[in-house]
Amino acid sequence: MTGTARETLLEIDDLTVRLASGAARPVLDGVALRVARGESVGLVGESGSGKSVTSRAALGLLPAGATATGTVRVAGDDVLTMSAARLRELRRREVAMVFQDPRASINPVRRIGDFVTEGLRAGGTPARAARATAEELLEAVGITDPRRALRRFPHEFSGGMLQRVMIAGALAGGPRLLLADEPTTALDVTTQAEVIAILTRLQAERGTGLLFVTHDLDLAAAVCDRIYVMYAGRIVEEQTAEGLFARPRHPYTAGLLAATPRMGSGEPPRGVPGRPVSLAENPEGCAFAARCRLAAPECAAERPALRLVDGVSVACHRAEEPIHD
Ligand SMILES: Nc1ncnc2c1ncn2[C@@H]1O[C@H](COP(=O)(O)OP(=O)(O)OP(=O)(O)O)[C@@H](O)[C@H]1O
Repeated sequence: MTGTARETLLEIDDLTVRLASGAARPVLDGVALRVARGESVGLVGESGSGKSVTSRAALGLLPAGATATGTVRVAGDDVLTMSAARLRELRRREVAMVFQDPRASINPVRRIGDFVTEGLRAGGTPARAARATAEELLEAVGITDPRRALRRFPHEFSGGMLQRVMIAGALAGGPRLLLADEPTTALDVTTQAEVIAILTRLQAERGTGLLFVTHDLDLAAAVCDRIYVMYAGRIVEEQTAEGLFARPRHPYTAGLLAATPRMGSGEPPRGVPGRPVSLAENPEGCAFAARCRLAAPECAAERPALRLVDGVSVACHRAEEPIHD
């Protein structure tokens, strides 16, 4: 689904972010991305490509000292220019995030109940009603005896159970948009599947928009309707999850697919051959050209813009060529 008829919850346009350290290239360069109500959207790419910086920008969080141009609209309002008070309200009610490592993002000395109810309480919900909502949410994420769980501390839970608590906490304020940044990377495979099942079920039931950040294309395809592929701070391809697997248009996407072992094969991931461009490099042409089997002289000379090829957005001079990876 492209979601054009549905309300757009997150609308990023021409987002360019430069780090304070003065790297050779911006960490994000002209990023555009949409998430509609009820839609699950993947953002996929190698480590360092800029996925986390993009998803955190939706909460108005930029690396310290970084400067940004472009717009990041959530429910129509630009988080880059809104007041601090509006931003706080937005983070409490409209956008929530599930982080990679639940133990690193949950206060170890506070009870689970305090964590799950804090957004509700800050929004003015009375204690008793907030507790009742928290119990329902813990039950919804599969925690048995939720009343007792509310009184327990994070160290009493396994990583997988704690990530369920994080999901409950993220959903407590009834957000319209959920950002999940590698939410299962720290978990074992079985727990990963359980947490993903819970996340996608609740997202579908509630009509929440989901931006799912991962380096794992297979996982993104299992979770998402539509996928953006990011390379060196730019979106290089966007299409439906099915379309991406059936016919990747960017050689980098094809490389990621070829490098991903099929689910259940037991093979370790191989990675795309070659080295990603660092922030100290700013190639004049396509940032992927040095790793690309299809690269032609024009690829090193001129940076390809995103364009539509058979309904697919792709930034590649050679997108019409067959890719046989
Ligand atoms: N606060 C920061 N200060 C300095 N550099 C940063 C900061 N945040 C991100 N970067 C740099 O920006 C680039 C993009 O980082 P980002 O975390 O968005 O990548 P990513 O695609 O999410 O990768 P990963 O999967 O490793 O998290 C990296 O080179 C990273 O080192």
